[in-house]
Amino acid sequence: MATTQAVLTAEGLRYRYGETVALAGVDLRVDPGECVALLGPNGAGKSTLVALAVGLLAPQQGTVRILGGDPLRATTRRRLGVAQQTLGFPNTLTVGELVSGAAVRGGLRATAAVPVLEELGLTDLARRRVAKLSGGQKQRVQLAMALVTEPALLVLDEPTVGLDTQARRHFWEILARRRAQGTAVLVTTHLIEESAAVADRVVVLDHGRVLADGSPQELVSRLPDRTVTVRTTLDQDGLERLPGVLRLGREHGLVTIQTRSPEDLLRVLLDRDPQVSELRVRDAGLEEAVVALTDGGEAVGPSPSAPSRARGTSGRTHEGSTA
Ligand SMILES: Nc1ncnc2c1ncn2[C@@H]1O[C@H](COP(=O)(O)OP(=O)(O)OP(=O)(O)O)[C@@H](O)[C@H]1O
Repeated sequence: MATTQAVLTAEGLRYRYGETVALAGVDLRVDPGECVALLGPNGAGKSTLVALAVGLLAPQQGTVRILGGDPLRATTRRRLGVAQQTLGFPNTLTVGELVSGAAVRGGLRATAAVPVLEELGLTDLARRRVAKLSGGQKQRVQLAMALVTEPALLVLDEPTVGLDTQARRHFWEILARRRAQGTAVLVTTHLIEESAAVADRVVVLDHGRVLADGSPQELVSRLPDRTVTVRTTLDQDGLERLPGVLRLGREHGLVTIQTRSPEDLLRVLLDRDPQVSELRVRDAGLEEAVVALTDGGEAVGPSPSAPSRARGTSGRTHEGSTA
């Protein structure tokens, strides 16, 4: 039954391109109605994992299954809806032709396109050739093509890039409706905070390994870091000498400091720079948690195979409490 069976399972997936190891033993499970965000830096292995899941590549080791079926088989791929930026459109076709064509390829009538075009606000554009669409409109056509067959799993690659705020919100609303009906979603994105808002689970990949697999809240709460934002006259050297600095950054003319012990750091900072202003301390967000992980950080979440490495900046390890 689709309601009890995992929609996607990957076990011990390994893949290399010649000498380059893209996946070094990945396990993943996505259940019906779940939205899983696949995060990680460039070259982490996200696209390779997705290509294996949708049957564009064959595993060299390990298995991947969609509802128990092999994605290399066309019958299994019918259960998938895929929207990838790299998929091109035949520019001579109209929006309506593309979406109804996707319906027919999925074994449905062409008219199945009608409600999906309506849902995505594409009805008025149905007769327009794709070549004449904006980037955001093309994104919506991709999504319509992926949704029209009512797939068990939607695989979306950077789906909201190029969408304005309203279209973005609308997009997540549409997905929420589909998820409530049991559609699972696997989404790759670099928009970490956006994924924190919509995903049930976040899977962080780096160097072909799963470094973390858990809810956004879990990942953030296991990172005891705080972010101190401040305007200060201290130079880089002075900042680095503050106690408990894990990471330094700059945004909008302010300095951001990652630390596990903001009180200790602030005592010294206020002493060394009486002109400190615009001071703010906040919990780390998902973005910081992911950066900490993929920056040589520690394993977070229920991933037994995840390596536990010393965290640090510039190869330094840091003291600090393990709050
Ligand atoms: N066709 C290919 N030939 C050789 N190496 C490849 C090929 N495709 C990917 N790789 C390598 O495999 C590794 C994983 O790449 P992959 O595209 O899966 O990462 P990614 O997480 O999707 O990255 P990005 O965020 O940049 O899209 C990288 O080191 C990449 O250079």
